[in-house]
Amino acid sequence: MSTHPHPDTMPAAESADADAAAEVVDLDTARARRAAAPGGEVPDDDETVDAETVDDAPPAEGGPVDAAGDIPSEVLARRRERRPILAEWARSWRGVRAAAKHQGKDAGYVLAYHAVRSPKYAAKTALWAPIGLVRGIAQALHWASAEEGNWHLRQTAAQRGEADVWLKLDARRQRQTTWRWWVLALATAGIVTGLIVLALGPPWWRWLAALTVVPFLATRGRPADKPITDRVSEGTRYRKLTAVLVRRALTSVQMAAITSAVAKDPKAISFPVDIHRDGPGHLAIVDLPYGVEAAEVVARRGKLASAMRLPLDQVWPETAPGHTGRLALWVGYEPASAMKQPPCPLLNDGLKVDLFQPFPFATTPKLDQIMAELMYRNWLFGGQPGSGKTFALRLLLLAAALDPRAEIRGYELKGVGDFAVLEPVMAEYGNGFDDETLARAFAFIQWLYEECRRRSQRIAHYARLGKAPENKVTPELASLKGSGLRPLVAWFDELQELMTSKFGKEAGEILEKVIKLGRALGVIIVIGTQIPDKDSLPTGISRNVNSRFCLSVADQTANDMILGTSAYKQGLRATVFQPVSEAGWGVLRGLGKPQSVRSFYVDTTAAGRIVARAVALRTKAGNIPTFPTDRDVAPQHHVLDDLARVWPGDDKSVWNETLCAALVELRPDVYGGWGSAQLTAALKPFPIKVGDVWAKPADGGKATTKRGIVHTDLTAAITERDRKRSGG
Ligand SMILES: Nc1ncnc2c1ncn2[C@@H]1O[C@H](COP(=O)(O)OP(=O)(O)OP(=O)(O)O)[C@@H](O)[C@H]1O
Repeated sequence: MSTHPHPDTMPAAESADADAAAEVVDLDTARARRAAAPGGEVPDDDETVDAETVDDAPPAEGGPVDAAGDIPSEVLARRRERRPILAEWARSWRGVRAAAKHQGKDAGYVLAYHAVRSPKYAAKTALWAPIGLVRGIAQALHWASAEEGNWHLRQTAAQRGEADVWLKLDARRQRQTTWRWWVLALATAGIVTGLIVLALGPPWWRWLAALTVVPFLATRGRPADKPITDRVSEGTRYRKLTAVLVRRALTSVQMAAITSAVAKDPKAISFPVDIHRDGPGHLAIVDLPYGVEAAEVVARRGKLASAMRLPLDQVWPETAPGHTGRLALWVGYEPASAMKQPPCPLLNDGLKVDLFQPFPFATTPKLDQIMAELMYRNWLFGGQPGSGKTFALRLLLLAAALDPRAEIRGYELKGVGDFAVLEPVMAEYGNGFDDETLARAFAFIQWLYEECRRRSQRIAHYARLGKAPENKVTPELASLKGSGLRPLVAWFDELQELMTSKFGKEAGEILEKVIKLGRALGVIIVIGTQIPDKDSLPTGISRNVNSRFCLSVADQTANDMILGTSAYKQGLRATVFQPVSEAGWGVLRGLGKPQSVRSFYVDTTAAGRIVARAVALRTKAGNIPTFPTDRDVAPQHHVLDDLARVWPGDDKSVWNETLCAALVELRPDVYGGWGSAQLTAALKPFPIKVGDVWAKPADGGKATTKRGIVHTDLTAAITERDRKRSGG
């Protein structure tokens, strides 16, 4: 509420004083003064502006929020984008090679194009060369007469009756024509001499002269609008990326925001960097109109390709760093399907793999090599049938096989045998979707959890010795014999089969724990799945995976299950790939910048060659798993045999807790910490009923009913297992 008395109610003297004191306040000046005060506060000594002064001026137009002077110079220096000294294509061997290859290919194309048409060119040359000769002679004579231009001027002078001008012009013509005739005579003499030399010389001289002179004469003789050679039309083979083309394409992708912005301002689409060559193609960095996200354009890859009249796999839009409206549009010289992917470097005999280092895995559309890593990682491969996920997953295992330290175990739950080729280097391998294989896969997951527990104890031990400074497996520990910390690659292809089976819920929970624990312990989980919904791939698992390769998927949900929440919104869209025809293409996330890559193609025969090399390396290192006798057997085999071993005398039934205590005594590193629940879970894959049984404690106390098993179930389970093992 105002504290000023109203002028009408003021006493007259007071009012006069007030009038005298009152002055017109120049608000601009006052405002300037206020702004000058720190924090924009009203200075105390300001008499004209008080707490109640109301600034009714329209707000000033927004000045820069950060005056340039306020930004630290080092930040400004970082922001300043310097143009590269060398063009993008000349900055790497890959770029130079790609450019040379492209030019060479083009030259070859042009050569072949003309070679096919050479008979037509010969006929045209034969027709136009004599005309060219006559025309050439006529032109030479005309030049020698020096009438060009002069004749018209003389005619004009004659018409005007300017005799002296006419005479001057004619004298000039005579002077010119005299020396020109001499030149012509000398040239004719030269030609005649040349002809004599050619006549006397070897025949190839004449051929050479004919090949040079005749086409020249033909070009002089042909009509101006009829070239001898046909135009090399490049058609849709490759369109050089130009700003006009990009603008046209972007306004044709049916995005109202772009079309209306461009209609208002044709410069709404801008190019912060010039369009330039990049590898075997051109790259345009595009700033889209305000408010348009690059991800929305990426999703319209098909429409973009249509607007450019190019095959889909020649057009590669991606979001670019900087801001969400920046698009990186790369257009290849040719479709990716026509570009030959280099052979997988793993096939190279000289290539050694150290799992602690990156190894070649894929190529980008520009054919740059992308490296993958396995240590301290978990992988998730997802894609619809025919997208190429099995091949991609197998590639990782082939790389792991080439490091003799790596122990590979896994289950292929499709039952096709895509991974059978790796059997000689695997310590454990299951193939199928029958109950027994699923039970084994489940038991394997339980074992993995136990293995993590064991490994964490070992790591703690080595950390105490100062050998595990970061409390994780080091290359030295992985190589140390008897450390029990070799990289363990545990893989599951078509995991959805297990997750939707009766073991699913528990398997999912344990696997999630393994994924969380295993990373530092050298346990690497690699999962392939076809149906990435929350039942087939528990979110706890997908959330904890740090490397993802999403091949062709049908929809946004599947895309985000594999690549992580919001991936689709951020423009990482594997929905743009076609299964089968674009097999192997996918979005790779977790290894540097997320991007579209194609995994190296290694068919089963080639995989066999890699495995043979891996076997040789492993034999030399002395750790080829001799399946199944010499392998570090999974616990389902232990547990039955170990139970038989610790079974007390001829008791018909025994409590779980008694058995667990005996098991811990037998193998503390395996069974340490086991309780009744763990034993029940471990027995789940076998036909052993865990229920309330009548027994007495090991110390001979009073008999009662507790959870346990009966002896006949155990012996039956062992007999059944042995029968299956021997293939009976
Ligand atoms: N990187 C690649 N480059 C080229 N072709 C590939 C590539 N990867 C896979 N393919 C081809 O795609 C076919 C299907 O691959 P793959 O079996 O891995 O698919 P998938 O996604 O596992 O399908 P499904 O779920 O039906 O098994 C392969 O037979 C192979 O010919």
